[in-house]
Amino acid sequence: MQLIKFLISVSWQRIVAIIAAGLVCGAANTYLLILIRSVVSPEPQPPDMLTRFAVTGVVVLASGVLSQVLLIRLAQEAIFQLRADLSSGVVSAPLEQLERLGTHRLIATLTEDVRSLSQAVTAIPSICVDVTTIIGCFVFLAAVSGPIFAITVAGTLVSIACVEMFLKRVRKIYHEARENEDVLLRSFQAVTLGIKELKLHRGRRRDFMDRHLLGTAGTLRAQNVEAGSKFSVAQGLGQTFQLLTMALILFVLAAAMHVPQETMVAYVLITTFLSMPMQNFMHRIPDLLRGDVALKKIRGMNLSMTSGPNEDLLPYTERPAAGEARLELANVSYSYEMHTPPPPPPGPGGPGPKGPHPMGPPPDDGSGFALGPIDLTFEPGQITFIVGGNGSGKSTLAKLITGLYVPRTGSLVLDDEMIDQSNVEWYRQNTSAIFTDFHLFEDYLGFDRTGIDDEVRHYLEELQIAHKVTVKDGQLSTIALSQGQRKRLALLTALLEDRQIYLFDEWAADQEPRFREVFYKEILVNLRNRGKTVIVITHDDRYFDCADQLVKLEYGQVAEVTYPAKSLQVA
Ligand SMILES: Nc1ncnc2c1ncn2[C@@H]1O[C@H](COP(=O)(O)OP(=O)(O)OP(=O)(O)O)[C@@H](O)[C@H]1O
Repeated sequence: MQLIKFLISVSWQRIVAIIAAGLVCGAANTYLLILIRSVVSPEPQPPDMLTRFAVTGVVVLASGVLSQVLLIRLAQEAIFQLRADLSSGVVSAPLEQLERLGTHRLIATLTEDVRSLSQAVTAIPSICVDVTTIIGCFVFLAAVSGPIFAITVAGTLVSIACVEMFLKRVRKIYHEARENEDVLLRSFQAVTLGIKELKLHRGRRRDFMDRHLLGTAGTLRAQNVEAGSKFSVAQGLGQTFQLLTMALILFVLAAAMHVPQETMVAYVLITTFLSMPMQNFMHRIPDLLRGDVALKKIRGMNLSMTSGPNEDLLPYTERPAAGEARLELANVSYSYEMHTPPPPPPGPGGPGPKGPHPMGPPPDDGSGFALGPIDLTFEPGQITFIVGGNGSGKSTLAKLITGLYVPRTGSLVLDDEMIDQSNVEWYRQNTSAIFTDFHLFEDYLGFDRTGIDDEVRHYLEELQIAHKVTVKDGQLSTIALSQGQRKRLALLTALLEDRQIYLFDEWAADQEPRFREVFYKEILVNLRNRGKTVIVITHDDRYFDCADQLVKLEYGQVAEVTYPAKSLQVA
């Protein structure tokens, strides 16, 4: 039912056309049955019997093909819209929401659910023709004999009730199986991303395979077998009731009511004619059930993605980028939301206010990591290093600085302009960032200026990677490179962007010492000389003196701000 509603929401006009074609097909099928019956009946046949048969046959074929073609178009349109909606949902959801959902769930929906749904939707055309034929046969049966019709309908209703009883359980199993598919996908992700770790440790590999991957796959197999078997039993039970109904009509009703031979012949003809669409319909039910489960999952995912602000709707006005970017963080704080924070312990006075943790790690009270409140200023033509221990909040701060996270309190101010929902999209266009989990696109998307290949070639030389990679029509020859080389390509993209604010999250960590020197002493200095606001997250204490400002984070708080370059000048 949900599936039909979904298709109607895509285009009700097409649904009307499809139903009309389906009805014509069903009616023509029924008329064909009437013709066949009169051929086998002893009564004289009309002279144009063959013509009627041929014309009806053509109508059955034409309307059947038309309704199928219309439905296939509609189904594909629906699937396209679904894919488009889901992808735009991903693009427009806030980063923190996507991080909470997890990539494995997103991928499961984008692939598995869309596949199940498309399978269900493509089954609908033949189901439509089957259902109209079934209805037509029943109408004909009613015309042939009232009592036989009544008993057949009663028998069919009992069969449907029986099948439905089983289907409730089957539906529940499909739901549970779908949840397991998320877990299985996470294991697939782990087996591909963690293949090196698994190959190097037999015990871990065996444990992972047995307990995680094969464990979940086994449960899924059991669930699908249980659902399939239950459905087969339901189908068998339905067929048994149909047979019992037939036996009742053939052996009891026919004799008791002295039903004429001709009526019985018509009855047998109709039941034989009915069996094909009935069987087709039954076989499609599991696809429909799985499609229904997938649709719910897709809607749930869409809802989770759209429950926050839609970043696609953020206002954006084309205006020049900031000239020289003075960026201020005023009282900025951020905290990760945990899924189910434990309730505060009951007691006198209740939970106290959460304070900062200047002296040590915060107590693990189950709530997420909290950063700030932070007050910092990043000047143009200045290099700021952000340093601190693992988990001190450097990358979280980077996402706040780049406008990817929205501060819980406080605000970002760029050149005296407060950044909020109305200008954050513009603000993001002022920042070039390379995060530790950066992604490299093979072609230079979004650069529509001419001569981009020459610019890329220039930077390939400058970043000492021209011997490995070439560029043609904005496309790189390869990105199958070492991590350090890939980072140089990411830096190349950042330099091409030529934005005002540059942020590098542990960029130099994978570079050889010689090129590390080039990065700190040449590339960063060059950016500073060009008036850029440069922010570098680093653990390289050898180069701390390259920083104009050095910010030290501890447990989400600014522990210290020093000015190494200035003190060097003074010395
Ligand atoms: N997506 C997330 N959801 C929930 N908590 C997170 C998330 N990302 C990070 N955290 C938490 O925030 C804290 C700070 O993480 P962050 O990545 O900012 O640290 P970092 O200083 O960059 O560490 P490192 O030097 O190891 O890269 C961590 O303790 C981590 O548990």
